[in-house]
Amino acid sequence: MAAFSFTLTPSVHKASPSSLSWTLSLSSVVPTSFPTRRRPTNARPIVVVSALNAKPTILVAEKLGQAGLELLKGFANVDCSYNLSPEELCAKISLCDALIVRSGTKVTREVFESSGGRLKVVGRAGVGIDNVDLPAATEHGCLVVNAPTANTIAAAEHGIALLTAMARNIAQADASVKAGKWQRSKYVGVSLVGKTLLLMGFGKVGSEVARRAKGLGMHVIAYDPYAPADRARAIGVELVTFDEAISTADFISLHMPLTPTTSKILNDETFSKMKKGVRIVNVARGGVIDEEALLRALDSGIVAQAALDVFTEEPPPKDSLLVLHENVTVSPHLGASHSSVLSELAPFVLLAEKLGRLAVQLVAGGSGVQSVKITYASCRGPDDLDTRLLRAMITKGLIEPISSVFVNLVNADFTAKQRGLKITEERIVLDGSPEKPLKFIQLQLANVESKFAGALSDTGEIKVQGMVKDGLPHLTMVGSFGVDVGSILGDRNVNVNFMSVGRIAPQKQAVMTIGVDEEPDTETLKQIGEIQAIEEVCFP
Ligand SMILES: NC(=O)C1=CN([C@@H]2O[C@H](COP(=O)(O)OP(=O)(O)OC[C@H]3O[C@@H](n4cnc5c(N)ncnc54)[C@H](O)[C@@H]3O)[C@@H](O)[C@H]2O)C=CC1
Ligand SMILES: O=C(O)C(=O)COP(=O)(O)O
Repeated sequence: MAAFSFTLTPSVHKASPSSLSWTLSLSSVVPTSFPTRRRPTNARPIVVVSALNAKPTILVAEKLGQAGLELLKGFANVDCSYNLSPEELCAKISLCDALIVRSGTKVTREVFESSGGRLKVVGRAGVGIDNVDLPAATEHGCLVVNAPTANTIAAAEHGIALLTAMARNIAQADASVKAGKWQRSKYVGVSLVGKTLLLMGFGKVGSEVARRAKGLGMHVIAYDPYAPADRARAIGVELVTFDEAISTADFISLHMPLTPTTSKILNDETFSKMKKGVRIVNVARGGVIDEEALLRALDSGIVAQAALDVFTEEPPPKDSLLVLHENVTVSPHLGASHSSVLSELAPFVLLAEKLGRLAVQLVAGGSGVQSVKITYASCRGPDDLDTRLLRAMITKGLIEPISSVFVNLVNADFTAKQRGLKITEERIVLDGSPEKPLKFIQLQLANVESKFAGALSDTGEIKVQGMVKDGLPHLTMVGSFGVDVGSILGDRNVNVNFMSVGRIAPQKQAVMTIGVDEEPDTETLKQIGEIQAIEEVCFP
C-alpha cells in the first residue's frame, strides 16, 4: 500500500470571502462523498415495523426488477416467493408486514383475513389495482399503494405496436412466411392515416396513445366522462359521448381501469352499434370486454380484427377460440415490460439526486433557485432516453435540502411548478456506443449568487457535472473546474483504499492524503496536478 498527498489551493473561491466550506469542495474531489442526505422531517416510510428494532418482512409475490429488490433488501427481510397458490399465499401472509404484487396475484378478502392484522401495506408494482380487494383492505386497515406512472409509456407504446401490427397483419404474415408461404394479397392490410381512432379512457396511457396516433395521421376522439376538456384540446383530441364514440370509430383502443362500471363495457349491445369492420385494441384489462361477445362480433364480421394484450383469465386457456381466431393478434400482458430501462438508469438516478443536492448547496443562502437547465450527454438518440425519473431526482435533490417537502417521481414536476422552479432539459447526442444510457449529466442554475466563486461557469451560472463510473456517481466538474481525482486514478487502474483530509485554517489550503494499492506513474500524477483546484501533488 502507498499514500500520496496533494494540496488544494482555495484559489477557486478567492473572489468570495464567504466561500463554500472545505468539506464541500473536498467532497468534490472524493467521488463517493457527495453531501450527505438529510431525511426531510415529513418523510414517512411506507412499511411499518411490527416489533421494536425488527426488520419488516416483505413478501414479493411476483417478479420485480433487481434494482427494486436491492432497495427493499436495504431495510427489510425480503421473501421472494413466486407462483404461490391462493392457499399458499394465505398461509404465508400472517408472517408478512407488506406484500408486493403485479397483476398476476389476486389479493382477495381471504388474504387480508389470513394476515391476522399483520399485513400493513399492499404495494402494486404497476398501475391497475383491480386484482386487490380494496374494500377488504380498508376494513383490515391495510394501505394499498400503486405506481401510477411506472408503466404509462410502455403501455402506450405497446398499444400502438398492437394497433399497427394488427392493421398490417404482421403476426399472421410472419407465421405464413415462416410456414413457407408467400401470400402478398392476403395480408396487404389497412391504412391508418385519416381513420378515426376512439380512445375509451383518456388518462395517462390514453393521452400518450393519442399523441402517437396523431403522429400517424389518425383522427383521434375519446370517450371519458371524467377527462378534462382542456387536456383533450391541448393534444388535439375531441371528447365525445359514448354513443357517438362507438358508432363513428374505425379503431377502438381501450385505456380505462377495470371497475364495476367498465366491466364488459364492450358487449353484444355495444358491438351491434359499431361500424362494420371496426378494429379493437385492448391493453387495459381483459374484463372490460365481454370476450364471448367479441368472438361473436369477430365471427359475424362486425369486428374485423382485434389485438389483445390482456384477458379475463390470464393466461387464457390454451384452447381459447378468441386467442386462436385468425383475425386476433395477441401478446401475454406485455404492456409493462420495461424494467431493464429502470435498472440501467439506477446509478444515474443516484447521480441525479446528488448533483441536485450539491448544486443547491452552492447557492448563497440556499434558496432562490428559479431555473435549472439539465443537460444530458448521451450516445443515444433523444427518443431513446426517458429522462423523467432523472428529472424527478434532480428536483428532489434541489428541493428537499431547503424545504420539508418529500419529493418523489410522482410529485416532482408538481412540486417544482408549485415552487416556481423552471426546469429545462437539453440533450447532447455524442458519437460512440449507445450501450450506456448516459455519458454525463450537467446542471446549471441561472440568476443565483454562489457562496463559491469557483462554482460559477464562464457565463456566471452555478454549474455541476457528474458521471457514473463502475456503477458509482462521480462528480467531474464544478464551475469550470474538473475535479475528479478518483476518476483519473480509476482510469489508470490505481485502486484507492483511503482518503483523509486536513487544512491549516478555514478558507486556507487543505491537504488530502490518498492511500493507493498501486504506485501511480508520473503521467497520472501530472494529470492530477493539472486540475485547476490543485496546487501541488507529491508521491513520497
Ligand atoms: N397492459 C399493461 O401491461 C398495462 C395496462 N394498464 C391498464 O391501463 C389502465 C389505464 O391506465 P392509466 O392510463 O395509467 O390510468 P388513468 O387512471 O391515468 O386513466 C384511466 C382513465 O379512464 C377513465 N375512466 C374511468 N372510468 C371510465 C369509464 N367508465 N368510461 C370511460 N373512461 C373511464 C378515467 O377517467 C381516466 O381518465 C390501468 O387501469 C390498467 O388496467 C396500465 C399499464 C400497463
Ligand atoms: O401496470 C399495470 O396495470 C399492468 O397491467 C402491468 O401489469 P404487470 O405488472 O406487468 O403484471
